[in-house]
Amino acid sequence: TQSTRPQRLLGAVQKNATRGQPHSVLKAIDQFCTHTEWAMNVGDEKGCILDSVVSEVNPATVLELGTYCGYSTVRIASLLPPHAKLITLEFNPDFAAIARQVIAWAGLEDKVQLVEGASGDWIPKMKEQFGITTFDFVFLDHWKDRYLPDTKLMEECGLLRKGTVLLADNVICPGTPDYLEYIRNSPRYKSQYFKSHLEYTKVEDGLEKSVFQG
Ligand SMILES: O=C(CSCCNC(=O)c1cc(-c2ccc(F)cc2)cc(O)c1O)c1ccc(O)c(O)c1
Ligand SMILES: [Mg+2]
Repeated sequence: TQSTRPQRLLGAVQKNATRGQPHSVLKAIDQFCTHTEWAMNVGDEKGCILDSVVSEVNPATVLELGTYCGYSTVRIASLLPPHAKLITLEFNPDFAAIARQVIAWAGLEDKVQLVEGASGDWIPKMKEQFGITTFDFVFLDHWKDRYLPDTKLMEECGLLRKGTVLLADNVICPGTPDYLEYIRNSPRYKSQYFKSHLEYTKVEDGLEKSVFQG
């Protein structure tokens, strides 16, 4: 039977990366996606911007919306301080199954809680299920038409505090026009656009960093 792209990506990690070395996992995925098969990881160019924002925030609590194969999960978790918690939500069970193995290969399973299901269902349950009060950092990388409703939901559920940083992938390609319109015009956020390119291509894309003002 045919393998899937996530399965082939995992194979490249297991073949070319060293267990317990997150950097080698990221390198193996980026090489696979550059030379063999494109996949929708944030990639190395936008990944460097992600790294700088995560390092600046130095978050104790992180929410990632959209795990896919775990590339950005590994990227973020490898920068977190010892007792920090990263919760990552993935809707697609096949993606989640691959991501668990990629995260384990990187040796980061103790820092990461991968939750399967829809963000709209899980966001209201974060406090009771995971003992979260507020998130210090949120990475939005799931369905592009869920960025805005889920941001409003996080506000309503009191999951954001003064200074929480939201970083949104793909605000140009595939694009999240309603989210950009809202976040750039809301007095409750201070936003900044980081111009970049769609992973592994020359197409324009970028990340939108927004700080919640409380
Ligand atoms: O993660 C999911 C499944 S959707 C994958 C989202 N990502 C994309 O669609 C995505 C797509 C592209 C891209 C594709 C084709 C192109 F021609 C150009 C760009 C690039 C990206 O960087 C992306 O992130 C999820 C859904 C619901 C939930 O509630 C949840 O928690 C999670
Ligand atoms: Mg993306």
